[in-house]
Amino acid sequence: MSDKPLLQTLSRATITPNGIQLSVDWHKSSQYPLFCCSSSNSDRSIHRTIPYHDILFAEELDSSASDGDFGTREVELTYVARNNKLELKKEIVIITDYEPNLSQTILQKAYDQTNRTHPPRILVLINPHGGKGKALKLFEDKAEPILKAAQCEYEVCTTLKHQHATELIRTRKDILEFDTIVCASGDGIPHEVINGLYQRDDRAECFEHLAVTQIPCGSGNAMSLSCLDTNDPAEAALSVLKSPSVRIDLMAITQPSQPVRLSFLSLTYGMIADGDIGTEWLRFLGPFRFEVGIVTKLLQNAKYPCDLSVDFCAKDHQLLSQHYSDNTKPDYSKTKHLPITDKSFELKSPSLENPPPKDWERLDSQITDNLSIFYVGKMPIVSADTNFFPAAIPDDGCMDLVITDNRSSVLDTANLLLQVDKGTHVLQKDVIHSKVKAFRLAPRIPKGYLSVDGESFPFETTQVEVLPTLLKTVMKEGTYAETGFPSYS
Ligand SMILES: Nc1ncnc2c1ncn2[C@@H]1O[C@H](COP(=O)(O)OP(=O)(O)OP(=O)(O)O)[C@@H](O)[C@H]1O
Repeated sequence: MSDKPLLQTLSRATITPNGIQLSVDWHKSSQYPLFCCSSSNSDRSIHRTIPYHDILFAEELDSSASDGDFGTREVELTYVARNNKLELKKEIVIITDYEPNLSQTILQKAYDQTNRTHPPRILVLINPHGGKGKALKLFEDKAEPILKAAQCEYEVCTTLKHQHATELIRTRKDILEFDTIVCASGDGIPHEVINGLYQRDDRAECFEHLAVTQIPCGSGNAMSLSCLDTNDPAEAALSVLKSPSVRIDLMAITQPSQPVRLSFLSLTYGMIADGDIGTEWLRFLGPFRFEVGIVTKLLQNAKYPCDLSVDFCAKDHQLLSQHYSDNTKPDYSKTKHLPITDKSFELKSPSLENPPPKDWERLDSQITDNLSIFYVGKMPIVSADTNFFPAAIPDDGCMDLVITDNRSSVLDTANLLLQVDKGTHVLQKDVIHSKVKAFRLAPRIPKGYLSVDGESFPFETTQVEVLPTLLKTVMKEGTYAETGFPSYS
């Protein structure tokens, strides 16, 4: 995308509730076939509307009357147009209006969903290694022109090594000068950013004020797919500027050898972790690596014994359906939450030296001796075309848990995995699909993989609980991407 928007013809315009309506002399306009939004109501002019959602910037050029009318002003509009892909456009329009601060009024309407009158001040972290080395180019070509066109204040930092994003965010003194941290990366960088914020002395203030979001430039872009409903960096950049912020739950992970770490997406043990982290050596296969890993484990009928204690919130399919309908909302940005304080970080579960609480349920050994998939998540879409947690809710204080064991036939498990794009795998009768508040997982095999937000974690006893509404992020339309949770009827 060029960051020099195309300048359009001078048109007369009016402010309407939905956008700026332009009247264009049709015989002078070469744009007619492309832009006509409403039919002509005169012989000479046609109307089209630039929706406020597409306007990035508005600036008054000349407040003196351009054609002798009192209150007639020239305003330069910068906006995006959709023509297969997003394109930047600039247009000078003549507006007759008595509003004293016309461009400010237009900008207010353009950003009204965000509760700001200006684009956010952004810190961009780019992982040049992400997305097989394409992240920097994707950001510069597709996302940055949109930030520039919106006259957005932003600063770009590049990560130089694993964990660098955590270090940058933990040590940055002026972090509260920004409104939003944008990760131009896969899911690894938001994971590191959230943990960098968590390690700060002023973490309560940081989590209260700063939003963390993603422009999808990696191989796994779950945050953008789930929250911004796109895998396209240009669309995501537009959404980052235009969408409301929403508070979401995080997961706190306790392990014997580690300080507590936070996760925004998922934790997996068993076949999926093996297929992901356990196939790093197959990177040369590109995106097929994961499928090859899973099919191999499936054919081996692999099992991953463990001990598992769970604090269930809605255990069976019926209770889960009820929980889902009681807790889903059309727009989570409207929900009022308590402010984040030091208490928001307090863990409720016992330390690992103590046994799990008596009211947690120890899962039947028939399941845990034969476990094949153990996957918990907080966002619905874990990678492109994988709607693994179709019932995920941003702020229900629960994780979604999916468990299968290898007593199901290979065909049944294969059939289940073939349904993850639609999210109907959770309807299978052999699948445990529950809402849980906390759990403790102790692998009973000496070696294996534990994956958190796609990153490898130490293979040891792991206890997880939800920290409600800790993270501010950005969500298109204030909700997760439409995943269409298939209800259990
Ligand atoms: N400059 C760098 N060189 C190497 N690794 C880096 C660099 N910067 C960040 N990383 C690491 O790259 C890993 C993957 O990052 P990210 O999730 O953004 O990309 P991805 O392409 O989706 O991931 P993956 O490589 O797992 O497919 C993270 O663990 C991160 O710490």
